[in-house]
Amino acid sequence: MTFDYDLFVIGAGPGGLAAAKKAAALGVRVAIAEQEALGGTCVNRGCTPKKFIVYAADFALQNQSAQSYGWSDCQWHFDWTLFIKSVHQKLEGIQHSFLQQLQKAGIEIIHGGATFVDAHTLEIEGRKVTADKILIAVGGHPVQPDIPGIEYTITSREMFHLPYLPKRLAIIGGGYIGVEFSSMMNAFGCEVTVIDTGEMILSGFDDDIRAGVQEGLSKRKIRFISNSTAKEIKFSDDGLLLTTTGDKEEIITADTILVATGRAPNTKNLDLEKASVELGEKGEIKVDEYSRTNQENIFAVGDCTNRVQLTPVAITEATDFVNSVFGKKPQKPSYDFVASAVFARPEAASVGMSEAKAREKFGKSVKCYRSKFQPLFYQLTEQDEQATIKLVVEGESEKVLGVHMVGEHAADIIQSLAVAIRKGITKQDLDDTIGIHPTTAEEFLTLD
Ligand SMILES: Cc1cc2nc3c(=O)[nH]c(=O)nc-3n(C[C@H](O)[C@H](O)[C@H](O)COP(=O)(O)OP(=O)(O)OC[C@H]3O[C@@H](n4cnc5c(N)ncnc54)[C@H](O)[C@@H]3O)c2cc1C
Ligand SMILES: NC(=O)c1ccc[n+]([C@@H]2O[C@H](COP(=O)([O-])OP(=O)(O)OC[C@H]3O[C@@H](n4cnc5c(N)ncnc54)[C@H](O)[C@@H]3O)[C@@H](O)[C@H]2O)c1
Repeated sequence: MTFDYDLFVIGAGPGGLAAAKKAAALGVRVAIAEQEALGGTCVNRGCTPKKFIVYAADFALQNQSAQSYGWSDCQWHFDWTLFIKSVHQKLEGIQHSFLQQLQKAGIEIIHGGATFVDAHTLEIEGRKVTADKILIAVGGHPVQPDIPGIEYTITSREMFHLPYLPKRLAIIGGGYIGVEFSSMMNAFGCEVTVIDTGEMILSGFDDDIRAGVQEGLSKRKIRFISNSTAKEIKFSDDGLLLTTTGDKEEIITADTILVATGRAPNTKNLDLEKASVELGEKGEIKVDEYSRTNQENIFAVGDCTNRVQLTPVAITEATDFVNSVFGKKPQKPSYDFVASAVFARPEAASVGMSEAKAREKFGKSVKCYRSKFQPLFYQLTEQDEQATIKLVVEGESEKVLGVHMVGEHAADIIQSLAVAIRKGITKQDLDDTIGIHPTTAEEFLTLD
């Protein structure tokens, strides 16, 4: 049977784009469907605009320390509307460069939502196309709790289109998104309250890291309500009234309420049953370690498979899929040492096992080294900002299982350490390494 394409990719986020470009480079005839903007969640309503806002918020924090460094009173005015307009202009530029890259690679771009007709046929805006292999890379969307008044809330998607900065922001969910936005919005002067069902924010991270970030943000007057959730939301003349339930039962008044309670796969509107593709309990596409679905010609990567919802993971899954299927070089991602960061202030980053996970696996042979200190930058200021670093090691050889940090440049420092940890270094290897002085990173080399 002949097909219109060798590979059809559904979704032009980081996963879909990486697969399409890599496959085209190998001479595969590729088409890609995208129903919104090229770049997906990461570029248009995730990592990229988020990081621009983090940078904007950093000016406000730097301003607080400037006087301690000899600057006279710095009177700045922040114009959110102007700023967010220039962010969106930049994003349009990035979308345009993706368009050019795809065109140059000979990849056909079809605008619209794709649905399955059968295992080899898709329909996009009334047009039917056939493909030998199909890759589903449709990403995810925010989930929202089913409570009265949820229609008054917004998600991270709308945070990038706020017409003005709210004075009072309530955030339901203290995971990556809730914590990052709490930090940015607080720096801009918003009064922020975070409500989470957990005892502490950032579930899944090492407890010292969770405590370090929560302590740092609390010092900046962000309020955390733990072991609690939102029961209902009402509209009033004074703002939105959010009633909490759990450890704390109270009414919080807010101008904006952000819901950041996790994300679910975009698998509802694909007509997957027509291709008999199996889904898991959370609506995720079930795949094996090579990203194969139960249909031999259909594959899935990225957030829609609900493995690890991070851009570099989606890209790795996509390139491994192309190498395995078209490069004839079977390759599968390893999820053991996926580094990740929370771009709050203080910033947090981790790679490898948390202390709790390590103790679960190796019991008493696990040892931890930690240090909490005031970084040099803050020693000249009034701010009581602390950094935390932690090593989780195992056995006589003290093999490093995990590295965790809260503090400036945590993401960059942990990214570099991730290479070494993956290679199986020991604590002695860190001790034997000569540091760069004066830095925060050198503290990892002198722990005892
Ligand atoms: C606020 C926020 C901040 C984030 N920050 C970070 C960060 O700092 N670092 C990090 O690593 N990760 C971050 N992430 C996560 C990251 O964005 C995702 O893990 C990543 O985008 C997943 O890539 P993907 O290709 O699987 O899906 P997506 O990027 O979601 O792309 C899927 C694409 O498929 C399209 N699509 C869906 N259905 C169809 C259809 N039927 N037909 C055609 N097209 C379709 C969608 O429109 C979308 O463009 C963040 C996420 C959010 C929400
Ligand atoms: N810096 C980054 O790499 C980055 C940034 C943003 C998002 N992301 C990705 O996007 C994913 C989704 O982010 P997210 O923050 O929405 O999810 P998350 O899973 O990180 O956090 C959700 C939080 O909401 C809490 N929660 C769940 N239901 C609740 C309820 N009803 N009431 C109160 N709290 C509730 C949970 O306890 C948890 O702390 C992340 O898991 C991550 O993979 C990554």
